[in-house]
Amino acid sequence: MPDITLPDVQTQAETLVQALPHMQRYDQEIVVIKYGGHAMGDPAAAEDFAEDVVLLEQSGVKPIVVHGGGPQIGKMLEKLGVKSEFAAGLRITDKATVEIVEMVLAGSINKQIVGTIAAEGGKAIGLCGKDGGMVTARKVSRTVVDPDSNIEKIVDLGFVGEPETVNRTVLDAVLNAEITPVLAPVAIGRDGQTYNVNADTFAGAIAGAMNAKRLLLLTDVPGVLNKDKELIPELTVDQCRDLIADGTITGGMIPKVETCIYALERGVEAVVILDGKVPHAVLLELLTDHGAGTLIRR
Ligand SMILES: Nc1ncnc2c1ncn2[C@@H]1O[C@H](COP(=O)(O)OP(=O)(O)O)[C@@H](O)[C@H]1O
Ligand SMILES: CC(=O)N[C@@H](CCC(=O)OP(=O)(O)O)C(=O)O
Repeated sequence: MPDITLPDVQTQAETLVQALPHMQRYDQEIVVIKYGGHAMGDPAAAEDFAEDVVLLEQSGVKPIVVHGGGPQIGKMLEKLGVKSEFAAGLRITDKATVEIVEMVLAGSINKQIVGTIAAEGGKAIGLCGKDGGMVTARKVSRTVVDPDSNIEKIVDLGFVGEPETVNRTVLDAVLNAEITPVLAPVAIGRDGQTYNVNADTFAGAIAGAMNAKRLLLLTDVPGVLNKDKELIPELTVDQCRDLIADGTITGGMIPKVETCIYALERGVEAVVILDGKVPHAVLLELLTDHGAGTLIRR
């Protein structure tokens, strides 16, 4: 006899029933999940994430995974003795670096995620922005304030790009075949050059172009925190702008929140920034009443 008591079984049944309205809300809807390098953690966390993706697939939701891998790129660059610096949250990317970025993102991490989803019984396909002309990028530069002189200067970031065009053809075909796209944030420029794109920015462009119902940004903090380091459960776009202006939102959270604003302005209904280290963070957010993180709406 299995060691299950009746109350246990009833609790499980109630949990499943609670998920029903959420499943109906997201039925056949596209949800873009940005899986950040810091959120990837250990193999057990990766399995939890893959289980969530497979459960969404089975529930009729259409997930699109966009992954990062900043810490993993950093480790590989160090191993190979290539120095790396950031400006305005973006990695300054020279010729040698862009080759390593592509190898780590589109080669190693992308296929690992696809493999873990397959191991959990799901169907995923690993692609990057270059495949089927999905995402083209244009070169970006950033203005930063020099801490010594306090003077603004333009930094040439090398082969760092931002999405210029997103073509839905390949993604629509893959989703229609009930396969989950897993996307590495590498794209091609009109000049034929490979560009390194920040994974948050890439995910925002995909969510906007695909009219996603939700964009989830999984990171390593519970969400947007106030000055007392407490979680802010809900924000509007205007409130986000105020928090950037008054210095509450800084560092890597700035491109993240800017991505949220970009996606909302392109029709995404709501964006959530949440802690990807929490086991089954995606399922808890989408299919239970326990929404976690910071929900941002227009
Ligand atoms: N107001 C804020 N709320 C939460 N995190 C913030 C805030 N301001 C700055 N941060 C920083 O932003 C980081 C998340 O951005 P980042 O490190 O780029 O994440 P990821 O690697 O997941 O993309 C947090 O770990 C935190 O240090
Ligand atoms: C231009 C730029 O900075 N690209 C990022 C791409 C990976 C990324 O964004 O990964 P996370 O989401 O884990 O931070 C980088 O080279 O680290």
